[in-house]
Amino acid sequence: LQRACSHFIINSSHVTASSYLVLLALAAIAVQLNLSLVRKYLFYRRARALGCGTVAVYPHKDPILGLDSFSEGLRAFNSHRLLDMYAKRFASCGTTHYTNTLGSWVLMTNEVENVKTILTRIDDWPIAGPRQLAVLAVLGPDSIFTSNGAAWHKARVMMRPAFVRDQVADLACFDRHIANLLAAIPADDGKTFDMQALLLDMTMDASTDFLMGYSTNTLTTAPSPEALQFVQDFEYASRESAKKSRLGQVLFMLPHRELTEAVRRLREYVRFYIKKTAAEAETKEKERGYVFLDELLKANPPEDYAVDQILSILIAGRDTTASAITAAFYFLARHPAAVERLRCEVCAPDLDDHPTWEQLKRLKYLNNVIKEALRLFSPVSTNSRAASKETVLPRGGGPSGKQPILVPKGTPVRWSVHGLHRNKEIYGPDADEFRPERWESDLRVGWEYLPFSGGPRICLGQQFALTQIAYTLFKFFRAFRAIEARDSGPLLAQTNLTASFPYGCLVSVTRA
Ligand code: HEM
Repeated sequence: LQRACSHFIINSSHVTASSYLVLLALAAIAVQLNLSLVRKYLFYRRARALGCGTVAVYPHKDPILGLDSFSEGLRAFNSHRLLDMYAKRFASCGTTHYTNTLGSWVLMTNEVENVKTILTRIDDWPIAGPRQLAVLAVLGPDSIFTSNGAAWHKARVMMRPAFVRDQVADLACFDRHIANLLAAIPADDGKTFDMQALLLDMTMDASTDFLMGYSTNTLTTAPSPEALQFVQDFEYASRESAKKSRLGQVLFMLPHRELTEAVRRLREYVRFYIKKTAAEAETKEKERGYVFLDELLKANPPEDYAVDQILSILIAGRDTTASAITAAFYFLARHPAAVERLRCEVCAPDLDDHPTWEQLKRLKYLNNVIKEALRLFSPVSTNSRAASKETVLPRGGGPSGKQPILVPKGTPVRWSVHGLHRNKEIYGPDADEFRPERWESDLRVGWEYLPFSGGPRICLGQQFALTQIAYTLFKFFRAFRAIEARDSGPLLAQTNLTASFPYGCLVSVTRA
């Protein structure tokens, strides 16, 4: 470039104003290139001084924009095999490597130590990028799900009381909705139906009931048109904002009229119940002891803030819980011996149809089935953060990948929970198999098992979800003695905000 500039100067007999501008631009590029080389050199020196190694890079055919990797990713996403693609890349490129995604470098890692560091040092690794964009349009910047630092802390403190043991141990909240689920299952034994669709209805009904004290009641014969519109808008907004977030920061800003309209209606629906709850605070006869909104309103938050947090919990808890229960049914429908063991446990003579929370917790096989389903099909199957400053991760450097690495400020990092959960070094050679019995052995896992994540931002609704899953399975297997898979083919995952079964979970059942 410098040689070209001198050639230009020496050989130009008629240098015009526009030629000067070209010259200036070339000089600016040269300075920029030099600066970036200097910055790179200084970065490598700092990395060496800290004992950090270099990180593997995906072998791009297009290292400028990474279009090769992007189109492979898009194909994998559309065929619901994105998680398998990540697994193959971790195997071939290394458990920590960089890939270029539309011009920006993303650090991919599947190293337990790295994930632990990221999840525990939350100020160095805030939520940013696609993970944040995916819900920003619906929730705004102050929600527990999109915020960091003080705003996140405030939201977390405000919501924590809703999930203390007394609240999640109140099975009454789930009773009615599980009964509606069982009633919605086709009366004829052997008839094929989609279990996932019913479970999505049930978790929406239970979540809205728990959060606002007014259920959408979609599993009943007469849900209101407003409730049905709310569910439709919720699903549309989740899908469209996840789609938008994949386009990156700039394209994310493009207007999307239908999405804006759906979000407006969603927020209006929640606002209606906030107003109703506030107006009825003194007079309403309570159906249940605890409603999240009653407690939230005691802190007197601005209305929009309350809407943000209600929708956050709905986004966090509805599809995830539905996917987790669907996964349990998916695997049980393929493992009749596990169903038999489970039925023996839930039909034990000392239990009736109304167990206590403590009794549910003591059902070992039931809880192992849930653990195993969450291992093999984690509703939050990948996760991401971005470095708020230049920082070190403990693994991924050097030829062995065991040295620490220095990560530049702003670098997005993504890890695959799905990959961690299928690590053969931890779970054994049958890591891909559904075998609840593995949890009866001396298998001890910490950061290698993260369906609910870990660290200060660990899932707030973990116990709420586990209770709902356990209670649903308990009630189902007391009422039905068999469940059979009515679809075949490999296990696929639709990977939006939450992983789900792209073609539903087709089963038939036999009453007890
Ligand atoms: C099986 C069901 C569920 C799974 C697998 C699950 C998983 C997760 C995961 C992995 C995170 C961390 C997200 C991140 O770090 O980016 C999370 C966060 C969260 N979850 Fe869950 N979740 C489930 C159900 C629920 C339920 C039922 C609720 C509430 C009713 C809930 C409320 C939350 C909240 C509020 C957060 C944000 C916590 C924070 O950032 O401080 N989750 N969940």
